[in-house]
Amino acid sequence: DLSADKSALLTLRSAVGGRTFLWNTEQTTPCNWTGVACDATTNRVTALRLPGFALSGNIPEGIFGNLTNLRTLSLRLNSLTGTLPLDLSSCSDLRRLYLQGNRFSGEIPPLLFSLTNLVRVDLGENEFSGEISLGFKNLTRLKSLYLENNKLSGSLLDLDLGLDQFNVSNNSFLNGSIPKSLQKFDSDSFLGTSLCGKPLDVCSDEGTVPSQPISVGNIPGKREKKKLSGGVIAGIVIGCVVGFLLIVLVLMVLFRKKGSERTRDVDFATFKPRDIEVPEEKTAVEANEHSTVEVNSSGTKRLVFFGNATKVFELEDLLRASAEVLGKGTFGTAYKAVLDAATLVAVKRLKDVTMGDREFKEKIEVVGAMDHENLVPLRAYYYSGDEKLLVFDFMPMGSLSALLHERCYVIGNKGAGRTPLNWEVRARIALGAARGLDYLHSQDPLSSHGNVKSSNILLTNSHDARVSDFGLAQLVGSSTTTPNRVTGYRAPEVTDPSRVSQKVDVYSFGVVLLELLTGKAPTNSVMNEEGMDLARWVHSVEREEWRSEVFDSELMSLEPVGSVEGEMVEMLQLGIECTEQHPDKRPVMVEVVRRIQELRQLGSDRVG
Ligand SMILES: Nc1ncnc2c1ncn2[C@@H]1O[C@H](COP(=O)(O)OP(=O)(O)OP(=O)(O)O)[C@@H](O)[C@H]1O
Repeated sequence: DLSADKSALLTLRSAVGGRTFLWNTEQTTPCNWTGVACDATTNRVTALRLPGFALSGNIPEGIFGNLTNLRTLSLRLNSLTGTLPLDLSSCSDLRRLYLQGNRFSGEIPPLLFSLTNLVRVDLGENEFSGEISLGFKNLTRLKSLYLENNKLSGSLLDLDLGLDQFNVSNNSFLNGSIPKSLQKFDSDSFLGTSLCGKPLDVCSDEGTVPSQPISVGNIPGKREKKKLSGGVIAGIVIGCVVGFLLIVLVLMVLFRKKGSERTRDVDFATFKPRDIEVPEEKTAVEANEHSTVEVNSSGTKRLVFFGNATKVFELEDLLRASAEVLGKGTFGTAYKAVLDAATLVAVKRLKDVTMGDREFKEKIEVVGAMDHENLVPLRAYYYSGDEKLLVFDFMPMGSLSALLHERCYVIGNKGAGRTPLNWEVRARIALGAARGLDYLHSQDPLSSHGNVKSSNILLTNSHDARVSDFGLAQLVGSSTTTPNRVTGYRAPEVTDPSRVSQKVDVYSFGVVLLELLTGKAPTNSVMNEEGMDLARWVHSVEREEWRSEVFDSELMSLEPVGSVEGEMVEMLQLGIECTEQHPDKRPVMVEVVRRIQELRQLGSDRVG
């Protein structure tokens, strides 16, 4: 039971506890401890993840014999030594075992072969020796097997498992030919060994074993394990210390800059470029429906309002308004500007716009013409040689990303803490954002957003979702680096970030759905035991484990058990389909909207 789990964890801590291994043992349940996850129904520990916690020494017997409901065990990147405890064989539910980056030694323990539910096994970067046993054949569900950077020897037997991932590189005493079932993997999986045959070079004499192991040093880019002299080690240590100090210094300077930028209220006028022409005379403005209104008197460049503008003001008013930096994005910096008590706007100061006046105007008018309740309306723009500003409605509740991931998110009063998001709110946000995107996609088969992510889904006071930043990717130069798109939202087929499509949007939206359901940011590193992003991680978890492994524990704790789980399962299924590797397998946005509506309907029917 849970108390046995707790005492097992405490035994583990006292045996291998490292510096940062801090658990608050006063809490009666271990389920909230760092790295520990429990199943809400069985109330047992199902996951233990302590990557890089400076754990050291041998794991004694008598721990895993109690943690019998464990499904995920990650002790990677520690300094654990010795062999694996035999009672690990009691964890017959174990799916994922991540022990890479330790100093475990001895043969790969046969106890592993009794854990027939294992799907991922990573024993890389240890000191395991001996042969790779045929016992792996028992693990019929195994999809990943990582054994690189060990001291394994002998030949590779034809395990003939349906593996998706496999790596035995840098085991210099592995030899013989690569069996057929493993030939589908890249040569990277076998480098630094004495293996031969596809995908490496053909065996010189099929069936015979090359007499000399290939030196790891001959393989470019591969880690070499070679003895170094004292002088070289001293040089490396001094170099590392100096390098580390330099990095700390640079980070301190950067953080100072960033911190002051974010917290200080800035006078909007401070970013006024020298050459913005502010006209002497203000011109009365009227907003026409469906057409842009040039606020233009004497040919001087002015703020240009769109037909949807509810309130019109001058550039001068904007520049005089008190302003605050909201954040820096891909396309420039966003500011909140307070024109008067009733007029709050978000101003985006674009960088890297290289296109001329006319082209910019044409493209921005398309953005300004978009009109849907789930889009953040663009109200006006300013274009001059050096300055490009976009004026949007200010969204008081900030972004979905902040709401989900910023623990001390402030709503109204500072320090109020983050408001937990229940399923009703999350599902409504999903539907609203999907409708906004569907509207964009319905304009033209080629129209797409290009930068869908949770920081671009903003919220009104009543938690209605509005998609922002649409059409901006087309305004800035393709040379612009788009760091946000490489952090888990980018579809696998996208090699050039400026090439966007509706299917790419669907993928990114799918990641947002997974984010809403898991509460995890796509870049969350704790779950990335294999460097998997959020989408790949969710795809790797079997359906029967969604409840204990995937769904946000905050969500589960807010909802009466079972009441909305059906909806959550359907939504997760949709998120998985949207994030299919192959674009053709993903649904189109109109279908996504329909599916969310349906699952909400089904949910309310069930409750009602
Ligand atoms: N209209 C708005 N109302 C309120 N907050 C906004 C508005 N537009 C942007 N923000 C906030 O300002 C910050 C910066 O936004 P910006 O769109 O410039 O960058 P981003 O969303 O982080 O990245 P990207 O430029 O790739 O979209 C974000 O936290 C965003 O939530």
